Amino acid sequence: MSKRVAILTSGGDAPGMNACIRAVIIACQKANYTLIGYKHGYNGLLQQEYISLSLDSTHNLIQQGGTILHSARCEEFKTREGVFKAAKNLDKAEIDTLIVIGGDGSFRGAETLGEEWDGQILGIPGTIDNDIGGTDATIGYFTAIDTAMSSIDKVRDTADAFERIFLVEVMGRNAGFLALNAALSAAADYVVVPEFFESPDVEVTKIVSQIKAQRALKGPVSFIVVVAENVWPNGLNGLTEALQHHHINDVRPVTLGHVQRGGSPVAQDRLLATTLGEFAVSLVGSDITNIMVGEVNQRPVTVPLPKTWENAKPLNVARVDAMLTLMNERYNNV
Ligand SMILES: Nc1ncnc2c1ncn2[C@@H]1O[C@H](COP(=O)(O)OP(=O)(O)OP(=O)(O)O)[C@@H](O)[C@H]1O
Ligand SMILES: O=P(O)(O)OC[C@H]1O[C@](O)(CO)[C@@H](O)[C@@H]1O
Repeated sequence: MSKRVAILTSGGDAPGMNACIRAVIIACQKANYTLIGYKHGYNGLLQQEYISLSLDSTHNLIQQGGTILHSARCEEFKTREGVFKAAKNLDKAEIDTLIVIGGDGSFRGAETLGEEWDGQILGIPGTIDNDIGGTDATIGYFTAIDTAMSSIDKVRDTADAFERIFLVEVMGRNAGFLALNAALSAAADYVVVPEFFESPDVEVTKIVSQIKAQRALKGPVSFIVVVAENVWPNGLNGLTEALQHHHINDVRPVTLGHVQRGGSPVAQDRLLATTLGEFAVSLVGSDITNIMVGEVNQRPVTVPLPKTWENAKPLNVARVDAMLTLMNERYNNV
């Protein structure tokens, strides 16, 4: 039966969102569904700002970063009135199924919308943070690791040249996935992640002891500390000052910032985006609603929306072990 499907991208954009939109367009066309795209996240839903999406939009789309639908954070949608208005607008546009590509905030919004609107709601995880439960990875995460890794590689060149200490802040909101995996893949010397952060005093003591032990063994060599955002009080400036209190002075802070959200998606993100986009459309018209589609052990899964944020997703245990041995506890007992 013919259906009217709508799609939007919400929250921080992530490389691979376009690849997902492309898959949804093609799968809808094949199923003979009409597809519209709301622009600027939930704002488009409130302002009735939408475009029709057809095969014309798919050419060269898979490799583009950002999102052709644009994204936004929308305060009005956090209010009851906003959600009522969105539900009314979806009915006016005669939408059967709404697909939301975004992070946990976008899914909280989608869940609230599901309390007011009878249509089908399907979430697709799109965020560089990977902080969403029920799926091994989120669209954009792999590209962001790659971007952070190659940036740290470059920092290392100048760090080595001057035998300096560099602090590199990476994104991740309140989760350490990006920081841990960027640090491991770039062979950083230490990583500060929220999951293992006790206090600035405890952490700085550990960092200083690693720097001193490394220098006792190898002489004055570079040392790179990757720091997840929102962990250290007052960020990299706070950590620089804390190191100065321990007489470690030749320190340079580098914040990678929004560069981590950009760029052409790597293959893993394109594959995840394409698979999840196709899988979401395969559920259109079924009884399954208010869920996120995800991937666990390379198999598609459906996850009730609240399960995506209720429990914090743990870091991969083997990666944490590697972190301790190769980075944070590298010089303990040496
Ligand atoms: N509790 C909530 N109730 C209703 N809507 C919400 C809620 N939380 C977030 N939203 C909506 O979802 C939008 C996106 O949320 P948020 O800014 O947290 O990003 P996100 O989807 O978590 O993505 P990312 O973490 O990658 O930036 C918000 O601007 C708001 O419109
Ligand atoms: O683009 P904004 O609104 O500054 O948001 C930045 C945040 O968005 C993300 O890039 C994605 O959630 C986070 O890593 C970061 O904390």
